[in-house]
Amino acid sequence: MQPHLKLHDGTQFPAFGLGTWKSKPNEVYTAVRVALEAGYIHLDCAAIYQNEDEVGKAIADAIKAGDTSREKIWVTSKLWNDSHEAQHVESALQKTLSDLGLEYLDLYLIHWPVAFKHGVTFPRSREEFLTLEEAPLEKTWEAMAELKAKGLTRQIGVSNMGPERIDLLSGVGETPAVNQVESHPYLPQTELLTYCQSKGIQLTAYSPLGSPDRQTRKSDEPSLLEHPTIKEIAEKHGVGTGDVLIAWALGRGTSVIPKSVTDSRIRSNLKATELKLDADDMGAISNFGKSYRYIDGTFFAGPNSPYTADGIWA
Ligand SMILES: NC(=O)C1=CN([C@@H]2O[C@H](COP(=O)(O)OP(=O)(O)OC[C@H]3O[C@@H](n4cnc5c(N)ncnc54)[C@H](OP(=O)(O)O)[C@@H]3O)[C@@H](O)[C@H]2O)C=CC1
Ligand SMILES: CC(C)=CCC/C(C)=C/CC/C(C)=C/C=O
Repeated sequence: MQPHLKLHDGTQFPAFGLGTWKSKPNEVYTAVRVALEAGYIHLDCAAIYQNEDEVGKAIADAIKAGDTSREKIWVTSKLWNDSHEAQHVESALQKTLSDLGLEYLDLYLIHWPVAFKHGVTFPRSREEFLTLEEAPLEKTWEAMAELKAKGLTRQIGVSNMGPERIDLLSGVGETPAVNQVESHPYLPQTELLTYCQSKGIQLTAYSPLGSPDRQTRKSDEPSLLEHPTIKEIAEKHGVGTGDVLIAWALGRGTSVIPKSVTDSRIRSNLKATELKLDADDMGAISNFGKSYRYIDGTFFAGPNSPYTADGIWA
């Protein structure tokens, strides 16, 4: 039995899933087939990953092959920033459902607290953004609640949000089921985790391995997979460093969604859900004494944007 976390309405949420950002259209099909055949029950998707049609084909073929069923799997997707205005929210979800070949999602998240004009994939000028005054997150949240009421998604949640924004949304509607944020030993998000747990919100850790395949990777950024403490603990347990990072995330009560398109890693990452770290391991990993955010939000900030990188995580 894979680890699960309880959502605020009692629903069991599979705590381990497959990330699909950067999984190329010609490789994500096989990755999802391998994952579902190996026993994955949770897929993390998003419209902006531009591969949901291929993920959907893999889900359909896996069901046809008898590897899984719709009821057994948990599929998350995310509303992109150009569809925050209430009139665009349902059509964005319908496109995702059509691409994924599904009748409903298990979880739909507001991807970022940043808004673009409708049809803008990535803004090139100030005019292509909308401010949060022009596209209030509360209105988007109300539209998300309507999707749930219509049965198009079983749960709704947020991503890349701090307590201030979560409180704002909870004040106009239901509390988000999940907040998906970057989290790993360099960015443990301890305060945010405590806050989320106090509200019954589950925290999903994205980029748990340090997202080393990003195009925007900096040459001097620290490596989690090569960190000496992680290596030492991996050697002690006779596993890989990725396994230790996955077990650490699960051990502190978050869900975790490592991405891989490599057959052996897809399988070993799933096996890592069985690895139990002891208190010394957990303590050593939680005391890195260094902070680093890989997904720093600068792609939405700067002189041509109404947003600042620091303001995103309020
Ligand atoms: N809500 C949001 O804004 C965001 C959500 N996400 C979600 O989180 C997921 C995971 O984060 P992501 O940024 O992709 O990065 P990860 O931290 O999951 O790292 C992925 C990289 O690690 C490699 N890898 C996978 N497993 C292992 C292993 N066991 N040992 C060594 N290397 C390994 C992969 O290689 P290979 O594929 O070649 O095997 C890939 O290069 C995303 O795919 C996406 O679904 C991510 C960022 C933002
Ligand atoms: C414009 C395209 C095709 C991709 C952009 C991907 C990107 C840099 C998104 C920024 C937000 C992000 C890191 C999302 C991850 O979930």
